[in-house]
Amino acid sequence: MLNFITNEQMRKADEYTIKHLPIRSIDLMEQACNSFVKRITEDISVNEKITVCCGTGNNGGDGLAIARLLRLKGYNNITVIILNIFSSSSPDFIVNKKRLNQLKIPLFEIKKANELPNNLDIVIDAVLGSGFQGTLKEPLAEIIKKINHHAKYIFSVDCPSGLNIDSSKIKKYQGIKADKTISFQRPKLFFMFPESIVSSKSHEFVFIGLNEDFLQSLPSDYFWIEEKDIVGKLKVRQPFSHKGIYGHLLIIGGMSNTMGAAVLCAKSALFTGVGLVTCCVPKENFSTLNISQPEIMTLERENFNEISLNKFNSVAIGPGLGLTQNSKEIVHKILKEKIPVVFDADALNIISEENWLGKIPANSILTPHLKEFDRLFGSSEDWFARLEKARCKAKELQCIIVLKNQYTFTLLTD
Ligand SMILES: NC(=O)C1=CN([C@@H]2O[C@H](COP(=O)(O)OP(=O)(O)OC[C@H]3O[C@@H](n4cnc5c(N)ncnc54)[C@H](OP(=O)(O)O)[C@@H]3O)[C@@H](O)[C@H]2O)[C@@H](O)CC1
Ligand SMILES: [K+]
Repeated sequence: MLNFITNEQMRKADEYTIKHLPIRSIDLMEQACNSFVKRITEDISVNEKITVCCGTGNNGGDGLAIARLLRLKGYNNITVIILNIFSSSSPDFIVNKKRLNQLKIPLFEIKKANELPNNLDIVIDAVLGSGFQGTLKEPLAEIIKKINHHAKYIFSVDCPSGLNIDSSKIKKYQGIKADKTISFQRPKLFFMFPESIVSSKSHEFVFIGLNEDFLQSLPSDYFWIEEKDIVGKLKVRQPFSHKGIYGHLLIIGGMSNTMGAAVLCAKSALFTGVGLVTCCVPKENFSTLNISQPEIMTLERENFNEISLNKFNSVAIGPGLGLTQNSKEIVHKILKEKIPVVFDADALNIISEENWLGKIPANSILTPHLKEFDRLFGSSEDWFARLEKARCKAKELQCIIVLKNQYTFTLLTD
């Protein structure tokens, strides 16, 4: 698990690594740029026309080093454009400018948008990185607008220029609209939110050699879960074992017109390792389950009151359940049992409609999508606010909240 960190924390990690590895700042920049170049050379061939647009801070220094490293790898069609509009240049930018001058790469310095060429193909955006603060003013706003207009594909270095990555309040975004952002050492939390799509269509991150022990010691409320974090937690089937020792799940869901939701839920449970799955559905839908997944056992929803929940290891309620009076009575009965349950879909909608949030037993799992979440907890100004709300509500209700989206947020109770 990697902790998401802020720009400020990243700066500390940068300082710590320089001091304790030890490594010179210019060498760390070189390492970062090598990682960036290694990644983008998988996507672009040596003949492509590449324009590297640079500011004069460290992000701009990265751009100059990237241009040089690409050139050394045989990329011959590179042009560097330096935006000569900032009040100062960082020391590492100055060093990299000298290093670049030793290679025969066309380099232009511009001050206005009309000096920018129109025929931009692939652009490497190294104008502004994590040091950007405030808002974009002229002539920078106009230059960036022109880059967005003329580029065929934009790779942003570390973050799209002009994006305040730690503040998702981008009502009128004016910065670079990247096709892909490759950030350093960590994914950026902001890219987990749908709002980020205006600034970057896709994102990746590369390791640049910052001290991981220090980084992981930095406080964070959110963590990026990787495949390797999950794999070890899955229960492996042991030789001579049988379905009876891998848990029995009861799913309450499905109606004639929404049986697919119950089927998909049951299939997912079996796929992820549950030994026995019983679905409680209207009797007329038994054959749907039997045909689509014969392992699934069935119980009649009409006889729900006679079912003893004790014989199941876990209970999930909601997929395709519907909002009928009968569905409401079943949700109410489940809530009264005071056992932790997985609440999904219509079970959540019923809980919102009936104002039963306070009745949810501790340690339950709530799995809302965006709209179900907002129905439960009210609307939010943006995704960052929604995520913070989810984090607080998980603590308050002592329930795990799984907020589903392109990236799913799992909020724990502590
Ligand atoms: N993480 C790491 O360990 C490593 C990080 N590295 C890299 O360093 C980057 C951070 O570099 P950084 O701190 O020099 O800042 P950076 O993004 O270049 O911006 C500074 C420039 O922004 C300008 N500027 C600011 N606000 C503005 C505004 N509103 N409107 C206009 N201009 C504005 C400001 O202008 P000035 O105020 O001087 O006029 C200055 O010129 C980081 O993103 C990554 O790429 C790697 O090199 C190595 C390892
Ligand atoms: K950038």
